[in-house]
Amino acid sequence: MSDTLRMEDFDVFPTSGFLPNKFPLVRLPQDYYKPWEELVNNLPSLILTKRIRRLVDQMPELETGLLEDDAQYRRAYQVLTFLAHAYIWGVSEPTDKLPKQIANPLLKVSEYLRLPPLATYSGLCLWNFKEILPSETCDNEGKFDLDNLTTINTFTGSIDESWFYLVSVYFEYKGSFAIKLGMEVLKNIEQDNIELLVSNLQKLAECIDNLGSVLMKMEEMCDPHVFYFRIRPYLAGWKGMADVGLDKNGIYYGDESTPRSYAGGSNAQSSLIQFLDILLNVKHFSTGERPAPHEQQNLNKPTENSFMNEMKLYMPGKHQDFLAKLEKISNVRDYVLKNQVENPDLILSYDACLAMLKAFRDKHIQIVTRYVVLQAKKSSKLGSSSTLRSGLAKSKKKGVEEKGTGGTSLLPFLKQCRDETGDPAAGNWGKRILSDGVMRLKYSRPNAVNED
Ligand code: HEM
Ligand SMILES: N[C@@H](CC(=O)c1ccccc1NC=O)C(=O)O
Repeated sequence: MSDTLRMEDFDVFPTSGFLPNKFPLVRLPQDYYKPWEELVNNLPSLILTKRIRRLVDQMPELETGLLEDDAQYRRAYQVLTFLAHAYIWGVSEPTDKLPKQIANPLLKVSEYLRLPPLATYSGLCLWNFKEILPSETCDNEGKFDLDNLTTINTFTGSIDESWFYLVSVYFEYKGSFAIKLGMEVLKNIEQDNIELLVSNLQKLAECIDNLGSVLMKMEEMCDPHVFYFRIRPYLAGWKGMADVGLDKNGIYYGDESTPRSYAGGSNAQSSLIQFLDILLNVKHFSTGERPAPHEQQNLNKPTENSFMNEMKLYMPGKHQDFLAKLEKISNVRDYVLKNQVENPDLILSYDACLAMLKAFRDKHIQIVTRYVVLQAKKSSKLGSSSTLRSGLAKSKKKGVEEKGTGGTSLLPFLKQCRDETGDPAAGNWGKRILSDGVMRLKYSRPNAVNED
């Protein structure tokens, strides 16, 4: 029942969603942590002048015992993960050993936060924003004015990199409205209030549509060339990175004798989009293994896409718990199916939510094409000279398949995710929902939502 799912118990907030409800800590207050703060706050210059590895090697190994609360643990995680990625990727030859000054405290703070010990969406986006000028009012509008936000840390010091993270911050903020509506939807079902349910599903569809517009803001201030050649190399993890010279089993943390491998940062680690998938009963399967829509709903979890499920482990612990609980109680699709005959508006409003989510994924594919696929083509023509100039690790093999930072086979994966979004449509048998969200009547054809 929805009343047992209280968002605040899981660090999910009505006014900020999966973002913290207070501004993240910009610096650890203890003088003891000055060696970390000094390096991370000068990261772009230290990378450009190729001093980062030497300075990290000279850094003392600090204890985590002085960290007092969650906000400080998050800041410590952020500092250490920025330093870790700068250390591994910030010099032309990547190294497969993370020194113990970073590895040991990083393993402790990640365990506390239930995150993997490398840069994830949490440290790069969710906890990486601050106000430019202090807002006079403390209300939400003032707080999340995108034009008054900047990032706490970046690898490159570029506006493009800040913007890249801030678009996701704004996306999460706007998503808080979708979460609130989603919780209302569950309550309406519990109270059998179909009229209110229809109205909330309609509002939810509008809200999801809005998320697509946020996504397209990326182009305003993040240049695709800068993203691909200067920023993206730092976001990579250490899983499947053998073609840039890392051990295929990952990297060694401090004195550990077996390497660890983890996927790089990705927006697939955003709890918001997985919240919407679970609420609307969208299921994802391994790439190339998508069952027919009518076969999907009764399948058990293990058959679902291992990448989207794996990415849940890259979300802060309490957010993982929130999604797991939602998974157990979400009954929107079943309720819509049960009440569809007497309430045709119910199907329309539920299907509209799916259509908008599908449209969001379509826009995302356009962005990925511009920011990764086309840039990668350019880079093979240029012989990767751009990556060389910036002193970053570059691929040692020609013609290797372009992968997402999360390690997916990018376009096939994203296209399947998009197509699967239409699969649970209750009106799948009778209507066609186009990817731009327009609905048009169609004669009874199964799977119609997925035909493009
Ligand atoms: C230049 C900008 C972006 C690029 C190049 C990009 C690229 C990618 C890639 C390659 C993936 C596949 C997973 C992986 O292997 O990493 C992915 C997943 C994803 N991205 Fe992005 N992304 C960008 C911006 C965004 C933004 C701003 C959002 C949200 C507003 C977003 C939302 C998602 C979601 C939700 C997924 C998981 C797959 C899905 O649910 O469809 N991305 N992205
Ligand atoms: N998966 C993307 C990277 C990505 O989406 C991302 C990585 C780290 C932090 C945030 C991300 N998405 C942000 O908008 C890529 O392959 O380039």
